[in-house]
Amino acid sequence: MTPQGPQAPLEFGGPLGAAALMVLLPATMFHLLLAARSGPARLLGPPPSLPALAELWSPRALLLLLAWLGLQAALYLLPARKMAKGLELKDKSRLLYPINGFQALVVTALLVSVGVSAGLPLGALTDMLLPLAFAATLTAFIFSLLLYVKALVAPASVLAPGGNTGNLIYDIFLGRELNPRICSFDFKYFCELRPGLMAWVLINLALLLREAELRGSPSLAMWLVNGFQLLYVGDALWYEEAVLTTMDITHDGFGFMLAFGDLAWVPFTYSLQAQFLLYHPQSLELPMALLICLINAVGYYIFRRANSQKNTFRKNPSDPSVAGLETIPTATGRKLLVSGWWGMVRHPNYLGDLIMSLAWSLPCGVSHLLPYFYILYFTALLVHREARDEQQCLRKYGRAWHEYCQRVPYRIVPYIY
Ligand SMILES: NC(=O)C1=CN([C@@H]2O[C@H](COP(=O)(O)OP(=O)(O)OC[C@H]3O[C@@H](n4cnc5c(N)ncnc54)[C@H](OP(=O)(O)O)[C@@H]3O)[C@@H](O)[C@H]2O)C=CC1
Ligand SMILES: CC(C)=CCC[C@@H](C)[C@H]1CC=C2C3=C(CC[C@@]21C)[C@@]1(C)CC[C@H](O)C(C)(C)[C@@H]1CC3
Repeated sequence: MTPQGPQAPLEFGGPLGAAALMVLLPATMFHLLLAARSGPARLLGPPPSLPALAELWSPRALLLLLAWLGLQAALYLLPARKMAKGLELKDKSRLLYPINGFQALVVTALLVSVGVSAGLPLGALTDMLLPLAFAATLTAFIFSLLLYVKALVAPASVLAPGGNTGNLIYDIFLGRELNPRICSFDFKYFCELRPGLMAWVLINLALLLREAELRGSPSLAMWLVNGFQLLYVGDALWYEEAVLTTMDITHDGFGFMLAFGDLAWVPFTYSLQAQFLLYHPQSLELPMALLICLINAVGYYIFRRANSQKNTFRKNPSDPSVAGLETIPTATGRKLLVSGWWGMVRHPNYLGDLIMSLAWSLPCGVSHLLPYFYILYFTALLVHREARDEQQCLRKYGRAWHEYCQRVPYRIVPYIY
């Protein structure tokens, strides 16, 4: 038992798994950054060559990162068009969250455009990726330690269901507090959607500009990768409120996993395809480019429609767009959709996301496995995430969940998985 009730089962392989991930995740990120710029660009196999500490540590990179975090924090604090309520907490209260992420993206884009037209050498950012990734990793480690210490003096009612086992490493990894805040500034919500996601598209843009400097103009493949991923980030910020019902916000504590994931992993590994293209240019014919656009559009359509259908249903089950759908009642008073997108598979939104991830790698050709790292990682992440969500839904809905699983037997891919 923990002060706030029964302890959730250990996840991620317990303390040993958490310790291994705290080493392996940063190591994988650095391996990918180095492999992308190396000649053979091998996903597997020994690292191309280990960087010297001087290549990793740069006070300038740390300052740049802190300035970026400061800018995004300032934009978060600007007046928001709406304050959204999160889901009900254990003490029956609901936290308020500013909905101004898209506004922050637009202001950031304007600032970057003004900077670039005034001669800011954004392309030079591509030479700083290693020290920036190092600074972000260091920041994530220090941040998760501070969050752990902050939680030591927090009341039991604000602690997350996992992450409070008494094992130092496991608790730092998973995070002890569910929604760590200072006044109304919510660290987890801020990190999940802003500095990392926007840094990802900024790095992509820097790679595109550098390619234009080197080769006269950006390649079609680079345009596609930039366009697809900008659409994905823009969508996340446009539908910002939907993140409030994801398991990261409602269930997981804020510890190393999310701090590192949001601040380092997302910007530096999700931009891998654009990094690869800068060092390994690919020619792409128009018909193939159109086919890839079609794949991305199909994936995006499924992802967006499925997410919107569930969000609309959760917010207002009598909304005309979802009122006609078939449902299963549960003991909690909530219902589960059993027709429409959620009657096709149990995670149609994951299916759409996976299809998009294929479209993000195809512009890199088929000569290397490296740009396909994202699909491999993402498949593993979503399969694991689906299993975690399944356990949580079983605890929440019991027999109703069993009935849903019987009526909708496939998890992510119809007739396959
Ligand atoms: N790019 C990336 O790195 C990542 C992207 N994602 C994306 O984030 C999005 C959100 O994913 P995630 O938070 O994992 O999960 P989901 O958005 O799929 O949410 C799962 C929750 O939805 C509710 N639910 C499940 N089935 C039904 C049903 N039949 N009817 C009504 N409600 C149902 C349950 O919560 P309740 O009943 O309590 O409402 C369940 O816990 C996805 O599109 C995913 O692809 C996720 C992780 C990483
Ligand atoms: C390997 C590692 C460090 C794992 C940590 C996982 C995180 C990288 C991801 C967990 C859930 C995420 C989500 C998004 C980004 C990746 C992380 C943080 C997300 C913000 C991407 C954009 C989507 O539209 C989304 C808002 C639905 C999504 C939410 C979950």
